[in-house]
Amino acid sequence: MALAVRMRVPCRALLCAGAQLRGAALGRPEWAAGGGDGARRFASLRVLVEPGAEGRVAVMKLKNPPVNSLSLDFLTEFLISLEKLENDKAFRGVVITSDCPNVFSAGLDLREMYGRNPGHYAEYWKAVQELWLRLYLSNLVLVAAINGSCPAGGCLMALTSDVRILSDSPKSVIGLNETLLGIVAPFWFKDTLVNTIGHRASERALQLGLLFPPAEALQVGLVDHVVPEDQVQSMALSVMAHWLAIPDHARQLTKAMMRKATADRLIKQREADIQNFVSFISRDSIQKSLQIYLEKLKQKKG
Ligand SMILES: CC/C=C\CCC/C=C/C(=O)SCCNC(=O)CCNC(=O)[C@H](O)C(C)(C)COP(=O)(O)OP(=O)(O)OC[C@H]1O[C@@H](n2cnc3c(N)ncnc32)[C@H](O)[C@@H]1OP(=O)(O)O
Repeated sequence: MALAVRMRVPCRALLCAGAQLRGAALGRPEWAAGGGDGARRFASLRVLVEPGAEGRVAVMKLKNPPVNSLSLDFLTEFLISLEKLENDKAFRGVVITSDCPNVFSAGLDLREMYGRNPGHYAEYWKAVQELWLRLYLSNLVLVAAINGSCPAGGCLMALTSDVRILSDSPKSVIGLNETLLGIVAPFWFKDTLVNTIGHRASERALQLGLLFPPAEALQVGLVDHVVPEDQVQSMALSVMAHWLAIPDHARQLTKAMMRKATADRLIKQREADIQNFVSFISRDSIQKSLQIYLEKLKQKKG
């Protein structure tokens, strides 16, 4: 049975990502309702959704080991879970966190951007755009409980949240480090960063590909709170309670007012942005840079 049918909701995310044909590749995720919380606890292969507090908050745990890289399959499952939560009027807020030790997310999956064909790059990039748009414009209160390393696409995900809590650990570095890979953060990654930490700090952070340790991330405004590792989720839930004290309609309209212009910049040129990505990532020089970076990651282990 097709996943979208199983969910009984029109799943624009799947259709937009062109992923409706890829159901088999998802490993037949089961949206298993279970436990005393009824239908509000569900899981796919790579995303766990658990009740957070008072039935109004869900905790989404990224579970794509070893490093929660944002593969196409992961993005597809994440978008389905998010849509399911958006469609359930009981939920007002979502805490996004990682189920993988020491890593929130290693960012975009380099294997989706290396050694593939232009059609694959286009499909992948469309899904990445969809992730950003869905999160950035979400009506839900989103709190990122960043319990580990958070580079590049991982940082982008965190930046779409309304609040960021970072664990106080040497492994918990965060930033848009694309230049270190020899690639360039697209304009909408940049816009999201500028909206968070301002122009000058973004200029420096982006050019140098800075990965900020917790104290510096807090100082520059990239995260809102730094707490001991074992308090990240409880802090996220307590911050969530504060945000949920505001009437939804007023908060949602205000959020849209603050974010719409930034999102519209991408919406108006999605196709051109995809073509730009495909031609950039297909260049021999860029493929070489990615190959070298992947080899470095492998050598680090050996
Ligand atoms: C026009 C616009 C053009 C382009 C825009 C593109 C924008 C790109 C955005 C991105 O997000 S690019 C990805 C950037 N990510 C990184 O730089 C992080 C790389 N990873 C790490 O630094 C580390 O893995 C870590 C996250 C700090 C975790 O370290 P740890 O020691 O715990 O794990 P290890 O390094 O041994 O990795 C385990 C395993 O996972 C593979 N891996 C790591 N990151 C990625 C990734 N992003 N994509 C795919 N695979 C990844 C790594 O190679 C190891 O694989 P192995 O077990 O097979 O060796």
